[in-house]
Amino acid sequence: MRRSAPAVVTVTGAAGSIGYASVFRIAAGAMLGHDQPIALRLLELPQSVPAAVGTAMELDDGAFGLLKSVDVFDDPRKAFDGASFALLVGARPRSKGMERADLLAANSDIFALQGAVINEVAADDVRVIVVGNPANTNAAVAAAHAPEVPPQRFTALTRLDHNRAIAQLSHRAGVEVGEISRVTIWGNHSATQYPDIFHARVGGRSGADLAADREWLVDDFIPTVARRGTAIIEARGSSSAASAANATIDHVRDWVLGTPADDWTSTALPSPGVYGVPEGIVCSFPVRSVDGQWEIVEGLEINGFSRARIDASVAELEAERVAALTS
Ligand SMILES: NC(=O)C1=CN([C@@H]2O[C@H](COP(=O)(O)OP(=O)(O)OC[C@H]3O[C@@H](n4cnc5c(N)ncnc54)[C@H](O)[C@@H]3O)[C@@H](O)[C@H]2O)C=CC1
Ligand SMILES: O=C([O-])CC(=O)C(=O)O
Repeated sequence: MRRSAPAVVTVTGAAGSIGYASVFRIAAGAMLGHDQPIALRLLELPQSVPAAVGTAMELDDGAFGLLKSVDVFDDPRKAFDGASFALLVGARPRSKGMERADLLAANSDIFALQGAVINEVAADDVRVIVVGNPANTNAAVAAAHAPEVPPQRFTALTRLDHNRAIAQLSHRAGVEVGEISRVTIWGNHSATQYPDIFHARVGGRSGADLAADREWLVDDFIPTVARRGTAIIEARGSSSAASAANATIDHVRDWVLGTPADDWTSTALPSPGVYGVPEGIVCSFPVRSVDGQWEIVEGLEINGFSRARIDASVAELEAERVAALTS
């Protein structure tokens, strides 16, 4: 995909940490390529519009050749008008005393509205990536309110988990990250996610070979990847921002420009009913991008160890979806 007209990219929560860490790299061409002009739309809550205006001023000061315009909005209808890329980063954070069900309900309202507005005013080729948590369920809610947008264009970010898994494997096996391929994140972007290395290639070794050390796999690798977000919050005092922005850019870049040959990545998208995941559940799968569309890598053998973990994460997703849609 190469267009001389600017690609309209809408980023919600643009004044927040991930938004701030994303927009400068988008403007520099890291997401859509170094020959694709960009029109950026920043959507914020009214109280954070001044901060978003400050970010827009800084973008201006970057003098990015590809950046044709930056506009700040507090009205989703204006922000998503004609958008080809909708990066849904802004979400209601969990506050003190808030139960998970309250969080699901609060976000359900936000993502129902944004899904409906995208359905109405976004470009016909709109691609949606939900980053704001609970990301999978927020994407399911948005997709449910956008009947005219093909469901597979609604995705949720599990690329950060995928990248975290590659980094951990690299440390364990002592190989470069570039020598690691075919890692999969299954399920929810939550502590139940399952980073699967049974099909991976790790330098000259197979992932199954590394997985034979079950103690390391169960007590170290899987919990380190699945709880990395919490570990970052404990260390930094706030959640992953630059790595989340980096993963968001990786996700969209691969979606548009294609996954590397002989590899795949992980993306959460509405299940078409494969790998025992009920239709419509926004679940992370192994995916390749072909001609700008995600295709789930089918036919992988799922052993009993993996099956139990995928099923547990899918059960959580089903419960979240019920809670969000009935709230
Ligand atoms: N899927 C993933 O891998 C990851 C997801 N996250 C999630 O990403 C989200 C954003 O994280 P941060 O940027 O660190 O948070 P942040 O709190 O720094 O920024 C969020 C921004 O969103 C805005 N916002 C809230 N509701 C909005 C709405 N309805 N429309 C437009 N803007 C809205 C807020 O005003 C705020 O500026 C959080 O939900 C976080 O849990 C964070 C890390 C990784
Ligand atoms: O819980 C959070 O907000 C952070 C998060 O999703 C992650 O770092 O994976």
